[in-house]
Amino acid sequence: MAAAAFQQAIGSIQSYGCCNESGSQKAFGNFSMKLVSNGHVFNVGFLKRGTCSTRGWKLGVIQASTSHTSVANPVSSPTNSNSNDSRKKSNEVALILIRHGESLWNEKNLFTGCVDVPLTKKGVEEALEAGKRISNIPVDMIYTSALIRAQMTAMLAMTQHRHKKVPIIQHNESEQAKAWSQVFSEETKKQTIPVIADWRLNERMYGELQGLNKRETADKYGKEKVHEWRRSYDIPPPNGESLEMCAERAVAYFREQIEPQLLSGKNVMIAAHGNSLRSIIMYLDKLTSQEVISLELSTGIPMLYIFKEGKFIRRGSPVAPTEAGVYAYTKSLALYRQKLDEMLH
Ligand SMILES: O=C(O)[C@@H](CO)OP(=O)(O)O
Repeated sequence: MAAAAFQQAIGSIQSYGCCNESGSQKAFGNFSMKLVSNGHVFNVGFLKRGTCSTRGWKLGVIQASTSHTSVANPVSSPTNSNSNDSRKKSNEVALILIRHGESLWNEKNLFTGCVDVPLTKKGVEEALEAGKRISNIPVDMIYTSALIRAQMTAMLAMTQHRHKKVPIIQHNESEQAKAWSQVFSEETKKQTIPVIADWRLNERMYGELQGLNKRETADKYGKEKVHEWRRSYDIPPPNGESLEMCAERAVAYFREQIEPQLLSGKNVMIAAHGNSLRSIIMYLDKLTSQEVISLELSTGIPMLYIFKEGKFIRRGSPVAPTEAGVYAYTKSLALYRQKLDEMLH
């Protein structure tokens, strides 16, 4: 593909993020991403000013039928009576995916899996930075895993959102928990964002590797064996989940619980984990089990998809609010941002 056409096609997209602790993806400047073209996966690097190198590109799409509400009206959430009007104006919704910020065990280079470890100070900063990047993107519903590092990331990111709605964790684990966490003002409810935490978005269960040091494990069992445990599609680590097993529950959850929300017009953010998100991206971008092997996600980098006319269109990682970026791509997002400006000034 000619450089100019490529630039035009991708503009400011910066995804799937930069090099993470595995070191298996090369980072160029601030961002790098994997692109898939004709069954091939390419590393694409982005220097700070957007210079790039690549050989091919494909937007990920899936088939579905849909009706949507607008991303353009910042005061119109799907719970708001204006949602039918806005549905007429625009039929796109936003889907944001964020891998949690750095955890204390990412920092120590330990296999973490389903062990519930909080963020480091750097992880907190990454979550706040992610929040700045998505501060002009509408969010009506938030899904997180059951693990604190994903929940901290979602909550910290939302402190930066310009709409200033309050994210509230839904406690549906028992009738009593549900009753005791009710909100009795419709007006207040409109200013909240439901947060649904579910174990099916958890990191893949790493079995007997949980708590072990990644480098020491590679020294003991050999680099190749450990790479196979970490990145093969269908080979599980001892007594743990393979990516395929993780995908079975994470993608099923996405399809059963999250897709219907997108179809009904809600803008959704998902804060989850390296492997649960890799499996969801595999589904959204229709990656093969071979292609997903080399997909790496960085901590704290948000990725934006637009769901429009039954298709998921990957837009990349939104840039900071002061810079030109993803807004150039969709009129509805630009309009949403403009309305936020008007509302807040
Ligand atoms: O330890 C883990 O739980 C995961 C993510 O940090 O590691 P990996 O990179 O091997 O998937």
